[in-house]
Amino acid sequence: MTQAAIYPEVSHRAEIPILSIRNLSISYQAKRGWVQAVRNVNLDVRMGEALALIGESGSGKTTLGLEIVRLLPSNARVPQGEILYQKIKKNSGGLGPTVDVMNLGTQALRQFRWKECAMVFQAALNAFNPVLRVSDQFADTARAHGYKQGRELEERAKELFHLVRLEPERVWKAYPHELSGGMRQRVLIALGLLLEPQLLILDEPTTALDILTQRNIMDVLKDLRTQLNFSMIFISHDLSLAAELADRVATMYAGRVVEVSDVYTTFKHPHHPYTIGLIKAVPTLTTHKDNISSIPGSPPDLINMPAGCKFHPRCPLADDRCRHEEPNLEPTTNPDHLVACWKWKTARLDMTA
Ligand SMILES: Nc1ncnc2c1ncn2[C@@H]1O[C@H](COP(=O)(O)OP(=O)(O)OP(=O)(O)O)[C@@H](O)[C@H]1O
Repeated sequence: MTQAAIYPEVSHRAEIPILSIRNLSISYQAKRGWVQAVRNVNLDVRMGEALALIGESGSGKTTLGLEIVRLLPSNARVPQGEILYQKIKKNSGGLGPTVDVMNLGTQALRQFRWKECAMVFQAALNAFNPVLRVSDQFADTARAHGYKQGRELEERAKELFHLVRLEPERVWKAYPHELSGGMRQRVLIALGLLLEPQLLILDEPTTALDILTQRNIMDVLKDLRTQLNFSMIFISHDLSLAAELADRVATMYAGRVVEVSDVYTTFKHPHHPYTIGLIKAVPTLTTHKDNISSIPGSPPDLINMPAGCKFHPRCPLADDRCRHEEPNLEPTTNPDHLVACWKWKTARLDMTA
């Protein structure tokens, strides 16, 4: 069955979270101390939506994605949090049980990865074994998860190649080095979708690709979403790509989610000075160079963070309260627009004045 048929019994599915991250914190042990990569994150991914995670390098986006599929390196520690995943019955489309991904044992985790949730990383060449043909890589993944083999597998893979705009016959028999970077990235996206996951996490899927190839991948992703109807977490520091693909956007800064809203609000009416700064830093074909401004300073040292709001040393609106008390993520006048800033009511006005 294709994913277009998933969830038929669930009405208002757009409002049901498929993934609820609660109070999640993650640190890495480093020589100098503990790097607080993710701090007390609360975030939902709703059924069928594309959620973009944006923020500068080092803000914790990849770490969050890795923990969702429980692939953190061994020096990581997760002192607190829950990742609640809503299962959907693939045959009926009805709601199944909710599981905490953090409590899954080895066997259940193996079922969860790929079948429920798959992650596609950047640097597609490293993801392949150079001596295996694409067909063998698909067979390995299928075998490891008890998925169909032989002719059936080949048919499913070729169907996916067609969807990601690859020539099925050529790619099925190819070695990774015979494919361009953009083709390899599309093969990985197809592989990610092989076991019909409900949630696909894409970590900077177009980084390191030229602009035309990037365009191509974005078009493929948009097509796939309309055809297969899975949920997506799209990790990117490229705001224009996030704007194009996402239904909702979460801005991360120093390990925390500092703003979440629908994509229109994020780009037209952002309330966090950091989100505003990110947006003002994006050049467009029509912006005059005098209107582009970068955010002064750099992100904090995650081993030794400042007190209060972690953005305060770079924030033009910071006052004494910001320097001492860290704000929580709270609803604005729109309950779907959450911001962690003491100044959110005036931020937009002050920043654009
Ligand atoms: N294995 C690791 N050991 C120690 N520190 C790490 C490790 N992986 C990531 N970090 C640190 O954790 C913080 C968050 O990194 P992460 O890669 O999650 O951020 P990001 O927002 O995805 O950045 P990027 O866009 O550069 O990938 C950074 O300070 C990073 O240096």
